Amino acid sequence: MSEARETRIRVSEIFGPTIQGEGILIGLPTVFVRTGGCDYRCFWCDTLHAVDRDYRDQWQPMSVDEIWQEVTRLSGGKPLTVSLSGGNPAIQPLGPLIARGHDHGYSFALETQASIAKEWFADLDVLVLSPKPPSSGMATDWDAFDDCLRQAADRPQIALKIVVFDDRDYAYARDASARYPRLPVYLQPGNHTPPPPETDDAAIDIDGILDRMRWLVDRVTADGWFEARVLPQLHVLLWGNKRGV
Ligand SMILES: C[S@@+](CC[C@H](N)C(=O)[O-])C[C@H]1O[C@@H](n2cnc3c(N)ncnc32)[C@H](O)[C@@H]1O
Ligand SMILES: Nc1nc2[nH]cc(C(=O)O)c2c(=O)[nH]1
Ligand code: SF4
Ligand SMILES: [Mg+2]
Repeated sequence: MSEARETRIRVSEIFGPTIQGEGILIGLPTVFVRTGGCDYRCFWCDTLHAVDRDYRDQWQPMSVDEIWQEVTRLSGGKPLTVSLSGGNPAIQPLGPLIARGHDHGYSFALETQASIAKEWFADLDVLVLSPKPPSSGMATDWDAFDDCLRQAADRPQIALKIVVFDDRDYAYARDASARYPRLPVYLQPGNHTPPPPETDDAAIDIDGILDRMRWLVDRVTADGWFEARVLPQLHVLLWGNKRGV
């Protein structure tokens, strides 16, 4: 049996095409493969249905064939970018899925908090490292972050994406960016009204998010931090807390 046939990946949901709503690939048509399970539990996580073990009966162990069938069905067989997110997708054995997609001309981006490094990071087209600021309640292991960079081995395009809620988060983002001056840095205002996992279309305070984004723009410009890019979660502006978009 080939490696791809044996591999089982724990999947929470597969959806799209939609647009990538965040960071370096914002606006790009994308199919999302969201894996189930995370080694973190951020206070404000907007995807708890892929994190909280109470929802694990909704996570399916799927073969590469099964996932690939769904990705090709959703994309009509036309190559596009597949975003691997979660939960922490780095927990899952995603190498064979990436190899399968590349054989068919698809590209792969990965979203991770950079707490777990895998050798298949070098096979990605884009690696988004999103270390978590103090407001998340999580502590960053910078050795693990460095391992992620080592495994990527300068092959994929790499970007830093940091959620900012407050002054402490902003200071964290500046420190993180100063540590890795070669990485392009994307700042995104936190959504303080993330959806509860059992609801797929919960109320949202867009005005509050936009206020925070204006504050963030003011900080960045006043500080002369001219390398930072400030972006909203575009899908959140368009569809609120809706799931699967
Ligand atoms: C749901 S996470 C999944 C991937 C990975 N676990 C991570 O955190 O990078 C995808 C992105 O959403 C961001 N995110 C999660 N909750 C958020 C919130 N309430 N407001 C803004 N961004 C959020 C994360 O920081 C991350 O960049
Ligand atoms: N449109 C859209 N863009 C996204 N960018 C990152 C997402 C994620 O949850 O990982 C996400 C998502 O769930 N939807
Ligand atoms: S690391 Fe990502 S998926 Fe995990 S709890 Fe934090 S935001 Fe949610
Ligand atoms: Mg999301």
